[in-house]
Amino acid sequence: MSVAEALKLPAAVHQHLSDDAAPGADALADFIAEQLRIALAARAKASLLVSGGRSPLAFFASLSQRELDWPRVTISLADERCVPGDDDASNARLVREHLLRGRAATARFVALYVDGLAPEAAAREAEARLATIATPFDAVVLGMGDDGHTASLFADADGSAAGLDPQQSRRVLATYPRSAPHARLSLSLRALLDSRLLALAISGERKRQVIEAAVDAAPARLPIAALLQQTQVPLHLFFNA
Ligand SMILES: O=C1O[C@H](COP(=O)(O)O)[C@@H](O)[C@H](O)[C@H]1O
Repeated sequence: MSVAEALKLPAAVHQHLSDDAAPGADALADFIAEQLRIALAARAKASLLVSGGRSPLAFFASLSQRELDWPRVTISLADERCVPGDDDASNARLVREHLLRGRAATARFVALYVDGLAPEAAAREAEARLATIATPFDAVVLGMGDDGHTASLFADADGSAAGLDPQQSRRVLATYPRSAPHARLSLSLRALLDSRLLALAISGERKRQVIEAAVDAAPARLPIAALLQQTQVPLHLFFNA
């Protein structure tokens, strides 16, 4: 099998390349499972934050079958839509249906959004919920939209500038994208970087172009740039051509 060509990214970004979605998802699941095992060997508990969207589904399915001491693992979200937990757009629903099953069914899950709360109140509640998870988080797995957003930090969203501010003291903010549905809850950049490692899982030519363009772009224009340009946390890119 040929292997996808490396992306033009800073040398500090660890690239894991695949020509196919299935092996790419398994490679990411192998990697995250190993990080969680290392964390559990060192500490009583381990934590994993994940995102929504369509991209993580195969990864969730693969990770859910891994042998791990799942009751000692806490899973939460890097972002959420302000919708009821049974809504099709809910990231909590996505995680419950695709990750918290099989062997991973016994993991602890901390949802961010409480049904019925307005976004600002929901962000404060999510922050309190997140405070029940020790930091640094052991692993944070993010995606990226075609517009360069990550978590729910969108270039065109009110709330994103505050979320991208490296000095931001709030760990969860409400964001209001104009180009995508639903008010959102998003971890701030500073909260995302309060982690032992970041994994970014993307696929396809369009996303390759966007992430390469972000290398020297302003995060206000392409929020993913904030992850590429930071040097605080190891960043692992999982890319399927
Ligand atoms: O809206 C979102 O989309 C991105 C990417 O989604 P995908 O469907 O292209 O995989 C995701 O990373 C983000 O967390 C989510 O809120």
